[in-house]
Amino acid sequence: MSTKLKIAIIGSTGYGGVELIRLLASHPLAEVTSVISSSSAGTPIAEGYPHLTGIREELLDDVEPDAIKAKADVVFLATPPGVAAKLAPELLEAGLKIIDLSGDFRLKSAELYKQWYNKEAAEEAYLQQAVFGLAEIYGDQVLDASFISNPGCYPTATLLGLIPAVKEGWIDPSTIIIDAKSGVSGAGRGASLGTHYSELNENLKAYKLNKHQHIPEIEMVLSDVATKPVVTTFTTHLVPMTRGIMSTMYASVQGERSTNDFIELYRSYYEGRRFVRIRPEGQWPATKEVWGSNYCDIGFAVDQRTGRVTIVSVIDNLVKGAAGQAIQNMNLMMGWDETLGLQFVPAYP
Ligand SMILES: NC(=O)C1=CN([C@@H]2O[C@H](COP(=O)(O)OP(=O)(O)OC[C@H]3O[C@@H](n4cnc5c(N)ncnc54)[C@H](OP(=O)(O)O)[C@@H]3O)[C@@H](O)[C@H]2O)C=CC1
Ligand SMILES: CC(=O)N[C@@H](CCC(=O)OP(=O)(O)O)C(=O)O
Repeated sequence: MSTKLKIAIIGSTGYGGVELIRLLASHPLAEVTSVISSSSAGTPIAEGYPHLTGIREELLDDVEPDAIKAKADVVFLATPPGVAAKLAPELLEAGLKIIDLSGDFRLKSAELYKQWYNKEAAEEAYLQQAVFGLAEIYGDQVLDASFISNPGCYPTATLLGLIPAVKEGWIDPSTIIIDAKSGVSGAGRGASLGTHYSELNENLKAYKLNKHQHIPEIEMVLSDVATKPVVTTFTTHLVPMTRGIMSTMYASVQGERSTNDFIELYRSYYEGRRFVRIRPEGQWPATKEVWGSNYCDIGFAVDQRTGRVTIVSVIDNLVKGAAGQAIQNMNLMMGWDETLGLQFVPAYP
Protein backbone atom coordinates (compact mmCIF):
# COMPACT_ATOMS: atom_id res chain seq x y z
CA MET A 1 0.00 0.00 0.00
CA SER A 2 1.22 3.49 -0.85
CA THR A 3 2.36 5.58 2.11
CA LYS A 4 2.11 8.81 0.16
CA LEU A 5 -0.01 11.70 1.41
CA LYS A 6 -3.47 11.39 -0.17
CA ILE A 7 -4.80 14.45 -1.97
CA ALA A 8 -8.31 15.36 -3.15
CA ILE A 9 -8.84 18.29 -5.51
CA ILE A 10 -12.23 20.01 -5.57
CA GLY A 11 -12.49 22.11 -8.73
CA SER A 12 -10.11 19.74 -10.53
CA THR A 13 -11.64 20.60 -13.92
CA GLY A 14 -10.61 24.27 -13.68
CA TYR A 15 -7.26 25.78 -14.59
CA GLY A 16 -6.03 25.92 -10.99
CA GLY A 17 -7.16 22.34 -10.35
CA VAL A 18 -5.63 20.91 -13.49
CA GLU A 19 -2.35 22.69 -12.69
CA LEU A 20 -2.40 21.00 -9.26
CA ILE A 21 -2.77 17.66 -11.07
CA ARG A 22 0.20 18.47 -13.33
CA LEU A 23 2.49 19.49 -10.49
CA LEU A 24 1.45 16.75 -8.05
CA ALA A 25 2.08 14.08 -10.72
CA SER A 26 5.79 14.40 -9.95
CA HIS A 27 5.61 15.00 -6.20
CA PRO A 28 7.70 12.36 -4.40
CA LEU A 29 5.60 12.18 -1.21
CA ALA A 30 2.04 12.99 -2.27
CA GLU A 31 -0.45 11.49 -4.71
CA VAL A 32 -3.82 12.61 -6.00
CA THR A 33 -6.45 10.07 -4.93
CA SER A 34 -9.60 11.95 -5.91
CA VAL A 35 -10.29 14.48 -8.66
CA ILE A 36 -13.64 16.10 -7.98
CA SER A 37 -16.19 17.93 -10.09
CA SER A 38 -19.57 19.41 -9.25
CA SER A 39 -20.78 19.17 -12.84
CA SER A 40 -19.03 16.23 -14.56
CA ALA A 41 -18.83 13.45 -11.96
CA GLY A 42 -18.67 10.00 -13.54
CA THR A 43 -16.77 11.11 -16.64
CA PRO A 44 -13.00 10.71 -17.14
CA ILE A 45 -11.04 13.88 -16.45
CA ALA A 46 -8.97 13.20 -19.59
CA GLU A 47 -12.14 13.68 -21.64
CA GLY A 48 -12.13 17.42 -20.91
CA TYR A 49 -8.33 17.57 -20.73
CA PRO A 50 -6.84 15.23 -23.36
CA HIS A 51 -3.31 16.24 -22.31
CA LEU A 52 -3.93 14.00 -19.26
CA THR A 53 -4.49 10.91 -21.43
CA GLY A 54 -2.60 7.99 -19.90
CA ILE A 55 -1.75 10.07 -16.87
CA ARG A 56 -5.13 10.37 -15.15
CA GLU A 57 -7.69 8.01 -16.58
CA GLU A 58 -9.97 7.75 -13.54
CA LEU A 59 -13.50 9.11 -13.37
CA LEU A 60 -14.27 12.40 -11.68
CA ASP A 61 -15.80 12.07 -8.21
CA ASP A 62 -18.77 14.07 -7.00
CA VAL A 63 -18.49 16.70 -4.25
CA GLU A 64 -19.38 14.30 -1.47
CA PRO A 65 -17.78 15.15 1.89
CA ASP A 66 -18.03 11.61 3.35
CA ALA A 67 -16.33 10.09 0.31
CA ILE A 68 -13.64 12.78 0.39
CA LYS A 69 -12.94 12.05 4.06
CA ALA A 70 -12.46 8.36 3.19
CA LYS A 71 -10.09 9.04 0.30
CA ALA A 72 -7.90 11.98 1.34
CA ASP A 73 -5.65 13.50 4.01
CA VAL A 74 -5.41 16.92 2.37
CA VAL A 75 -8.02 18.73 0.27
CA PHE A 76 -7.22 21.49 -2.19
CA LEU A 77 -10.14 23.69 -3.15
CA ALA A 78 -9.70 25.40 -6.52
CA THR A 79 -13.25 26.69 -6.77
CA PRO A 80 -14.97 30.01 -7.50
CA PRO A 81 -15.60 32.45 -4.63
CA GLY A 82 -18.27 31.31 -2.19
CA VAL A 83 -17.74 27.54 -2.59
CA ALA A 84 -14.91 26.97 -0.08
CA ALA A 85 -16.70 29.15 2.49
CA LYS A 86 -19.39 26.47 2.60
CA LEU A 87 -17.32 23.28 2.07
CA ALA A 88 -14.13 23.87 4.07
CA PRO A 89 -15.60 23.89 7.61
CA GLU A 90 -17.08 20.38 7.41
CA LEU A 91 -13.89 18.94 5.92
CA LEU A 92 -11.76 20.66 8.57
CA GLU A 93 -13.95 19.34 11.35
CA ALA A 94 -13.45 15.83 9.93
CA GLY A 95 -9.71 16.25 10.55
CA LEU A 96 -8.61 16.94 6.99
CA LYS A 97 -6.01 19.55 6.15
CA ILE A 98 -7.34 22.22 3.80
CA ILE A 99 -5.64 24.48 1.28
CA ASP A 100 -8.06 26.90 -0.36
CA LEU A 101 -6.95 28.63 -3.56
CA SER A 102 -9.93 31.00 -3.65
CA GLY A 103 -10.32 34.34 -1.91
CA ASP A 104 -12.85 33.03 0.64
CA PHE A 105 -10.58 33.01 3.69
CA ARG A 106 -7.89 35.56 2.84
CA LEU A 107 -9.55 38.65 4.28
CA LYS A 108 -9.95 38.46 8.02
CA SER A 109 -12.89 40.88 8.05
CA ALA A 110 -16.26 39.46 6.95
CA GLU A 111 -17.41 42.98 6.13
CA LEU A 112 -14.47 43.60 3.80
CA TYR A 113 -15.10 40.26 2.06
CA LYS A 114 -18.73 41.16 1.50
CA GLN A 115 -17.78 44.58 0.18
CA TRP A 116 -15.15 43.37 -2.33
CA TYR A 117 -16.51 39.93 -3.32
CA ASN A 118 -20.19 40.86 -3.09
CA LYS A 119 -20.96 37.63 -1.23
CA GLU A 120 -21.59 36.52 2.31
CA ALA A 121 -18.35 35.69 4.10
CA ALA A 122 -17.44 32.38 5.72
CA GLU A 123 -18.03 31.94 9.45
CA GLU A 124 -15.86 34.22 11.55
CA ALA A 125 -14.06 31.42 13.44
CA TYR A 126 -12.85 29.89 10.16
CA LEU A 127 -11.80 33.26 8.74
CA GLN A 128 -9.59 33.65 11.79
CA GLN A 129 -8.30 30.07 11.68
CA ALA A 130 -7.09 30.17 8.07
CA VAL A 131 -3.41 31.11 7.77
CA PHE A 132 -2.60 33.45 4.87
CA GLY A 133 -0.12 31.28 3.00
CA LEU A 134 2.32 33.74 1.51
CA ALA A 135 5.01 31.17 2.13
CA GLU A 136 8.12 33.39 2.10
CA ILE A 137 6.58 35.82 4.60
CA TYR A 138 4.28 33.76 6.83
CA GLY A 139 6.04 30.39 6.49
CA ASP A 140 6.40 30.04 10.28
CA GLN A 141 2.63 30.20 10.71
CA VAL A 142 2.11 27.76 7.84
CA LEU A 143 4.28 25.16 9.63
CA ASP A 144 1.71 24.71 12.40
CA ALA A 145 -1.42 25.15 10.31
CA SER A 146 -4.06 22.70 9.17
CA PHE A 147 -5.94 25.33 7.16
CA ILE A 148 -4.25 27.52 4.56
CA SER A 149 -5.74 30.31 2.54
CA ASN A 150 -3.53 30.57 -0.52
CA PRO A 151 -2.85 34.17 -1.59
CA GLY A 152 -4.21 35.62 -4.82
CA CYS A 153 -2.06 35.66 -7.92
CA TYR A 154 -1.64 39.44 -8.15
CA PRO A 155 -1.02 39.82 -4.38
CA THR A 156 1.72 37.16 -4.52
CA ALA A 157 3.75 39.00 -7.17
CA THR A 158 3.00 42.39 -5.65
CA LEU A 159 3.63 41.64 -1.99
CA LEU A 160 6.87 39.72 -2.57
CA GLY A 161 8.04 42.78 -4.52
CA LEU A 162 7.08 45.32 -1.85
CA ILE A 163 7.41 43.77 1.60
CA PRO A 164 11.18 44.08 2.31
CA ALA A 165 11.22 47.78 1.32
CA VAL A 166 8.07 48.57 3.31
CA LYS A 167 9.27 46.61 6.34
CA GLU A 168 12.62 48.43 6.40
CA GLY A 169 11.00 51.84 5.81
CA TRP A 170 12.93 52.30 2.55
CA ILE A 171 9.80 53.41 0.68
CA ASP A 172 6.93 55.63 1.78
CA PRO A 173 3.90 53.26 1.76
CA SER A 174 1.49 56.12 1.09
CA THR A 175 3.11 56.69 -2.33
CA ILE A 176 2.86 53.12 -3.66
CA ILE A 177 1.27 52.67 -7.10
CA ILE A 178 0.90 49.14 -8.50
CA ASP A 179 0.51 48.61 -12.21
CA ALA A 180 -0.27 44.93 -12.78
CA LYS A 181 -0.78 42.80 -15.89
CA SER A 182 -2.05 39.24 -16.24
CA GLY A 183 -2.36 36.56 -18.86
CA VAL A 184 -5.88 35.35 -19.55
CA SER A 185 -5.63 32.00 -17.71
CA GLY A 186 -5.93 34.14 -14.56
CA ALA A 187 -9.62 34.44 -15.39
CA GLY A 188 -10.19 30.65 -15.29
CA ARG A 189 -11.43 28.25 -17.95
CA GLY A 190 -14.94 29.54 -18.32
CA ALA A 191 -15.62 31.42 -21.56
CA SER A 192 -16.65 35.07 -21.35
CA LEU A 193 -17.03 37.99 -23.71
CA GLY A 194 -14.00 39.80 -22.31
CA THR A 195 -11.67 36.84 -22.71
CA HIS A 196 -12.51 35.29 -26.05
CA TYR A 197 -9.92 35.41 -28.80
CA SER A 198 -11.08 38.29 -30.94
CA GLU A 199 -11.67 40.52 -27.91
CA LEU A 200 -8.26 39.76 -26.46
CA ASN A 201 -5.92 39.24 -29.38
CA GLU A 202 -3.79 42.32 -30.28
CA ASN A 203 -5.44 44.12 -27.40
CA LEU A 204 -4.48 45.46 -23.97
CA LYS A 205 -7.22 46.29 -21.49
CA ALA A 206 -7.34 47.83 -18.02
CA TYR A 207 -10.13 46.40 -15.85
CA LYS A 208 -11.74 46.64 -12.38
CA LEU A 209 -10.09 50.02 -11.69
CA ASN A 210 -10.22 50.77 -7.93
CA LYS A 211 -12.60 47.82 -7.55
CA HIS A 212 -10.36 44.79 -7.80
CA GLN A 213 -10.90 42.20 -5.04
CA HIS A 214 -7.14 41.93 -4.51
CA ILE A 215 -6.88 45.55 -3.27
CA PRO A 216 -7.95 44.75 0.33
CA GLU A 217 -5.73 41.65 0.36
CA ILE A 218 -2.65 43.68 -0.63
CA GLU A 219 -3.54 46.45 1.82
CA MET A 220 -4.14 43.95 4.64
CA VAL A 221 -0.60 42.59 4.36
CA LEU A 222 1.13 45.93 3.69
CA SER A 223 -0.63 47.41 6.74
CA ASP A 224 0.56 44.46 8.81
CA VAL A 225 4.14 44.89 7.62
CA ALA A 226 4.15 48.70 7.93
CA THR A 227 2.34 48.48 11.32
CA LYS A 228 0.01 51.26 10.18
CA PRO A 229 -2.89 51.48 7.71
CA VAL A 230 -1.73 51.47 4.08
CA VAL A 231 -3.91 52.20 1.04
CA THR A 232 -2.69 51.74 -2.52
CA THR A 233 -3.61 52.42 -6.11
CA PHE A 234 -3.74 49.05 -7.91
CA THR A 235 -4.61 48.77 -11.58
CA THR A 236 -4.97 45.46 -13.41
CA HIS A 237 -4.61 44.82 -17.14
CA LEU A 238 -5.40 41.84 -19.32
CA VAL A 239 -2.60 40.90 -21.73
CA PRO A 240 -3.04 38.66 -24.79
CA MET A 241 -0.93 35.81 -23.43
CA THR A 242 -1.87 32.62 -21.58
CA ARG A 243 0.23 32.61 -18.41
CA GLY A 244 2.12 35.22 -16.44
CA ILE A 245 1.73 38.20 -14.16
CA MET A 246 3.91 41.29 -14.06
CA SER A 247 3.47 43.75 -11.21
CA THR A 248 5.32 47.00 -11.78
CA MET A 249 5.41 49.08 -8.61
CA TYR A 250 6.39 52.68 -8.00
CA ALA A 251 7.09 54.42 -4.68
CA SER A 252 9.06 57.32 -3.20
CA VAL A 253 12.35 56.26 -1.65
CA GLN A 254 13.06 57.26 1.95
CA GLY A 255 16.74 57.96 2.64
CA GLU A 256 19.67 57.75 0.24
CA ARG A 257 19.34 54.38 -1.54
CA SER A 258 20.76 53.13 -4.81
CA THR A 259 19.44 50.33 -7.03
CA ASN A 260 22.19 48.14 -5.63
CA ASP A 261 21.14 48.91 -2.06
CA PHE A 262 17.67 47.54 -2.90
CA ILE A 263 19.19 44.47 -4.54
CA GLU A 264 21.31 43.77 -1.46
CA LEU A 265 18.37 44.32 0.91
CA TYR A 266 16.13 41.89 -0.99
CA ARG A 267 18.88 39.29 -1.41
CA SER A 268 19.43 39.29 2.30
CA TYR A 269 15.69 39.31 3.15
CA TYR A 270 14.97 36.32 0.92
CA GLU A 271 18.18 34.43 1.68
CA GLY A 272 17.50 30.69 1.69
CA ARG A 273 14.09 31.12 0.02
CA ARG A 274 14.65 29.25 -3.21
CA PHE A 275 11.66 30.55 -5.12
CA VAL A 276 12.50 34.26 -4.97
CA ARG A 277 15.24 35.34 -7.37
CA ILE A 278 16.61 38.87 -7.25
CA ARG A 279 17.97 40.18 -10.53
CA PRO A 280 21.28 42.07 -10.85
CA GLU A 281 21.37 45.81 -11.61
CA GLY A 282 20.14 46.68 -15.09
CA GLN A 283 18.16 43.45 -15.51
CA TRP A 284 14.37 43.38 -15.13
CA PRO A 285 12.47 40.11 -15.25
CA ALA A 286 10.05 39.09 -18.00
CA THR A 287 7.08 36.74 -17.54
CA LYS A 288 8.55 34.17 -19.92
CA GLU A 289 11.54 33.80 -17.59
CA VAL A 290 9.34 32.19 -14.91
CA TRP A 291 6.86 30.39 -17.19
CA GLY A 292 5.68 27.05 -15.79
CA SER A 293 7.81 27.48 -12.64
CA ASN A 294 7.29 28.42 -9.00
CA TYR A 295 9.73 31.35 -9.16
CA CYS A 296 9.03 34.97 -8.39
CA ASP A 297 11.70 37.13 -10.02
CA ILE A 298 12.20 40.73 -8.92
CA GLY A 299 14.23 43.62 -10.41
CA PHE A 300 14.78 47.25 -9.37
CA ALA A 301 15.55 50.70 -10.76
CA VAL A 302 16.05 53.68 -8.47
CA ASP A 303 15.71 57.04 -10.21
CA GLN A 304 17.81 59.59 -8.30
CA ARG A 305 16.20 62.36 -10.41
CA THR A 306 12.64 61.68 -9.16
CA GLY A 307 13.50 60.01 -5.85
CA ARG A 308 11.37 57.00 -6.84
CA VAL A 309 12.06 53.30 -7.15
CA THR A 310 10.47 51.04 -9.75
CA ILE A 311 10.14 47.39 -8.71
CA VAL A 312 9.27 44.76 -11.32
CA SER A 313 7.99 41.40 -10.04
CA VAL A 314 6.90 38.46 -12.22
CA ILE A 315 5.32 35.06 -11.56
CA ASP A 316 3.44 32.37 -13.43
CA ASN A 317 -0.11 32.98 -12.15
CA LEU A 318 -1.01 29.28 -12.22
CA VAL A 319 2.16 28.13 -10.43
CA LYS A 320 3.53 30.60 -7.87
CA GLY A 321 0.21 32.47 -8.11
CA ALA A 322 -1.92 29.37 -7.43
CA ALA A 323 -1.08 25.62 -7.58
CA GLY A 324 2.69 25.88 -7.01
CA GLN A 325 2.41 28.07 -3.94
CA ALA A 326 -0.41 25.81 -2.66
CA ILE A 327 1.93 22.80 -2.91
CA GLN A 328 4.75 24.83 -1.32
CA ASN A 329 2.35 25.45 1.59
CA MET A 330 1.45 21.77 1.76
CA ASN A 331 5.16 20.91 1.95
CA LEU A 332 5.64 23.38 4.81
CA MET A 333 2.53 22.10 6.65
CA MET A 334 3.90 18.58 6.44
CA GLY A 335 7.32 19.65 7.70
CA TRP A 336 8.93 18.83 4.34
CA ASP A 337 11.39 20.82 2.25
CA GLU A 338 9.26 23.55 0.66
CA THR A 339 10.69 22.83 -2.79
CA LEU A 340 9.56 19.17 -2.99
CA GLY A 341 7.95 18.49 -6.35
CA LEU A 342 8.43 22.11 -7.40
CA GLN A 343 11.97 22.22 -8.70
CA PHE A 344 11.02 23.06 -12.27
CA VAL A 345 13.24 25.08 -14.53
CA PRO A 346 11.02 27.62 -16.35
CA ALA A 347 10.06 26.50 -19.87
CA TYR A 348 11.87 28.82 -22.31
CA PRO A 349 11.24 30.16 -24.88
N1 LIG B 1 -6.53 31.07 -12.56
C1 LIG B 1 -5.62 31.63 -11.77
O1 LIG B 1 -4.55 32.06 -12.23
C2 LIG B 1 -5.87 31.75 -10.31
C3 LIG B 1 -7.07 31.41 -9.72
N2 LIG B 1 -7.26 31.56 -8.38
C4 LIG B 1 -8.52 31.22 -7.75
O2 LIG B 1 -8.63 29.81 -7.73
C5 LIG B 1 -10.00 29.43 -7.90
C6 LIG B 1 -10.12 28.55 -9.15
O3 LIG B 1 -9.72 29.33 -10.26
P1 LIG B 1 -9.63 28.73 -11.73
O4 LIG B 1 -9.17 27.33 -11.67
O5 LIG B 1 -8.92 29.71 -12.54
O6 LIG B 1 -11.18 28.74 -12.13
P2 LIG B 1 -11.93 27.85 -13.20
O7 LIG B 1 -13.16 28.60 -13.52
O8 LIG B 1 -11.02 27.45 -14.28
O9 LIG B 1 -12.32 26.55 -12.37
C7 LIG B 1 -13.16 26.55 -11.26
C8 LIG B 1 -13.68 25.13 -11.08
O10 LIG B 1 -14.53 25.11 -9.91
C9 LIG B 1 -15.52 24.11 -10.10
N3 LIG B 1 -16.76 24.51 -9.44
C10 LIG B 1 -17.63 25.49 -9.82
N4 LIG B 1 -18.67 25.57 -8.96
C11 LIG B 1 -18.45 24.62 -8.02
C12 LIG B 1 -19.17 24.20 -6.87
N5 LIG B 1 -20.32 24.79 -6.51
N6 LIG B 1 -18.68 23.19 -6.13
C13 LIG B 1 -17.53 22.58 -6.47
N7 LIG B 1 -16.79 22.94 -7.56
C14 LIG B 1 -17.25 23.93 -8.32
C15 LIG B 1 -15.72 24.01 -11.60
O11 LIG B 1 -15.63 22.67 -11.97
P3 LIG B 1 -16.88 21.67 -12.00
O12 LIG B 1 -18.00 22.36 -12.70
O13 LIG B 1 -16.33 20.51 -12.74
O14 LIG B 1 -17.17 21.39 -10.56
C16 LIG B 1 -14.54 24.71 -12.24
O15 LIG B 1 -13.81 23.88 -13.09
C17 LIG B 1 -10.80 30.74 -8.01
O16 LIG B 1 -11.30 31.09 -6.76
C18 LIG B 1 -9.75 31.71 -8.49
O17 LIG B 1 -10.08 33.01 -8.18
C19 LIG B 1 -6.27 32.00 -7.56
C20 LIG B 1 -5.05 32.33 -8.08
C21 LIG B 1 -4.77 32.26 -9.49
C1 LIG C 1 -7.02 37.84 -15.52
C2 LIG C 1 -8.06 37.78 -14.46
O1 LIG C 1 -9.25 37.98 -14.69
N1 LIG C 1 -7.64 37.51 -13.24
C3 LIG C 1 -8.53 37.39 -12.12
C4 LIG C 1 -7.80 36.83 -10.96
C5 LIG C 1 -8.76 35.97 -10.20
C6 LIG C 1 -8.31 35.49 -8.91
O2 LIG C 1 -7.27 34.92 -8.71
O3 LIG C 1 -9.22 35.73 -7.98
P1 LIG C 1 -9.21 35.49 -6.46
O4 LIG C 1 -7.84 35.82 -6.00
O5 LIG C 1 -10.21 36.42 -5.94
O6 LIG C 1 -9.49 34.07 -6.21
C7 LIG C 1 -9.13 38.76 -11.73
O7 LIG C 1 -8.50 39.77 -12.02
O8 LIG C 1 -10.17 38.77 -11.06
